[in-house]
Amino acid sequence: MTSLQSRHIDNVYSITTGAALADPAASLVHKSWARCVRDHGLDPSRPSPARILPAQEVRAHQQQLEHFLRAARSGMEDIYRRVADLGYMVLLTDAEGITVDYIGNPAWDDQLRKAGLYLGADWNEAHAGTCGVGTCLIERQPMTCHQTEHFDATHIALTCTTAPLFDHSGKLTAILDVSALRSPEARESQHLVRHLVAIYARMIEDADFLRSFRGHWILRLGSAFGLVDVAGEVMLAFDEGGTVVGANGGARQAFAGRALGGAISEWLHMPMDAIWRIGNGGASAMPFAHTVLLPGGGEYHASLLAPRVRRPSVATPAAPAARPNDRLPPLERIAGDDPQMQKLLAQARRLVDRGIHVLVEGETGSGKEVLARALHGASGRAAMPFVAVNCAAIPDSLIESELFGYTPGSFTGGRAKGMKGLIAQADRGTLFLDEIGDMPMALQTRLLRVLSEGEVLPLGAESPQRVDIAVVAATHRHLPGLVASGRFREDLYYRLCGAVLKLPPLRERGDMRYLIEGMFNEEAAAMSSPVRLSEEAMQKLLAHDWPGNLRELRNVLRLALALCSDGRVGVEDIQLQLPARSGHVTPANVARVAASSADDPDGIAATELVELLRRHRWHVARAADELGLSRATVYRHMKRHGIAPPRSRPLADD
Ligand SMILES: Nc1ncnc2c1ncn2[C@@H]1O[C@H](COP(=O)(O)OP(=O)(O)OP(=O)(O)O)[C@@H](O)[C@H]1O
Repeated sequence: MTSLQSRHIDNVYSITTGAALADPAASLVHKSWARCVRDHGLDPSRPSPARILPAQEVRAHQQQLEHFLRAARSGMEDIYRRVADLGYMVLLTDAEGITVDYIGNPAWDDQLRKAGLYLGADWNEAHAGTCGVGTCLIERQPMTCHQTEHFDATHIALTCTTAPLFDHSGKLTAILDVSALRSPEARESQHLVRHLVAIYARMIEDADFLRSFRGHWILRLGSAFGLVDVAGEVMLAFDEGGTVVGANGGARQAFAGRALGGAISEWLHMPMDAIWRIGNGGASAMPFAHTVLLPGGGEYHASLLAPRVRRPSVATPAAPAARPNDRLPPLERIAGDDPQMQKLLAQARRLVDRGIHVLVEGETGSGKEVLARALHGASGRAAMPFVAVNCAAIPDSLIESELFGYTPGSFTGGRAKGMKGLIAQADRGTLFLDEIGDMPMALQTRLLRVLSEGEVLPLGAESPQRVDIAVVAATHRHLPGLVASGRFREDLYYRLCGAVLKLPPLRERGDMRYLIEGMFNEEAAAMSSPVRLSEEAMQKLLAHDWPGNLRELRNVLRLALALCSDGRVGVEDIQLQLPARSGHVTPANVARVAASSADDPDGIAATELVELLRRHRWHVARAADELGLSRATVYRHMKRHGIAPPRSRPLADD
């Protein structure tokens, strides 16, 4: 034993037997010395060597922390790179004080092992006495145990700086330790290491938090604007319904005493709509746009991280963009803070994945298909097909084969190989039956069978095929009226309307600014033009007395983008009162039709319509968009003129 060690033992004796320990203001170290003698029965005169667990036991401890270890390892490697040259090594223990990972200079392996700065070393205070790890486990705060602050004389050459690591539920999970075999005598020499350890401890916790909630939305709040995306100190994870499911250490501190589970809007005293808007570009994209005041005081910059576990993309082609912000969840993105829409969306969220068929009602162009796609996108079926069928579109003679498909040779004029019907194509996904009121009676009976039995029988087939579909039907007609007049089967009506979602017309919506901003951004992005909508133009759009149709709004914005110059849409570019449509539309004459709300098919000649449809490769919705008409109107017009697509190019409804 060295003379230094003997002096240390005397000192520990004098402190642990003296009155100093009764002092409530005794230092962490002296309190720990007292625990070592009183509670752990350790004797300072009998130093005990480092205890290293056998590999098998270490493995068992590591397994308990498997996911956490991965995040911690990156942090440990990074911190080691910074301190290795100064003679430090890095160690991680679990909540029992067992070393489950370590990085040190291999050249000092023997010495490190002897000192216990090694994999498997037990640093619990009950065994090792006062030390960085063991005492930190009890005190649950960052600390340095420098040289003779250690209880056991074996360790008095070491300096150990530690910080506790808590998992996302606030449970103490591990201790991060940066230690050195030798160091300057002055305790202040560890000041910088202490800062580093605290910073890395937080980074590891945050990495674990982000990993644990990678399937959720995460709101990050930070005091440093510009760093909030990467280093926001307060993080709240929440689900698509806005319920808080996780809070990191910073958030647990900022919202002390608040239990998980409430609505994030209540946590922040902010409407949900405003929280979703934070996703609209993040703090770095919108300087000073998003600041949040926390209940306990303090103004924070905010950014919103979208879930990183993404579902595979939908198998069908995307709808004409209808997403004000594609970082938002599918249902949230379709409306701003309009009370009617928020109520509808709350209802819609409850319907998702419940096996309930949904009927969407709403005027032409009120966004029925957009809502149907959002229901699909928010569901567990999102990775499977969304098949849209416009029942008014398909000639009566074709609708049966289109919907149910047919076997080879069963259908005169059919394809030699037969055809998979649209219902079968929607298997495991969503079938959107638009204009359901126009479905012929005979087919209503067959559809009813599909819905009640979950089977589809293609034309000419002998045995039915099982299908698992969610059905969203839509209509702008009054179905109960059709039922009353005998034109729609009552049983099918009840089967389809497991729930009814009624979309308000545009004129009743209170979230016009949100819709305009969203649509404008989509249209500008589609033109790849970095154009800005001036506030005067916005005011003109807001003041306009819109009828029921979102399609008209889109056309006005599209026209404004075509007309504007200097990267700015001004008030003069907003053309609201325009002559009635005639003929097809080109960018040059789009003004003539942009704001037409007269869904009157009589103005289009058959040849013009065919030309327009060809130009759009038989995408009826796109042709309808260009004309500023509803798809139903275009379909009816096609029917009236007997226009059908070439067989090689089936009708596309999106
Ligand atoms: N929430 C929304 N945000 C942005 N654009 C929207 C929204 N809802 C609808 N739109 C746009 O409005 C237009 C009409 O939408 P959609 O086709 O869903 O309406 P619809 O009610 O199904 O129409 P129709 O009655 O003609 O079948 C489309 O251009 C769509 O992109």
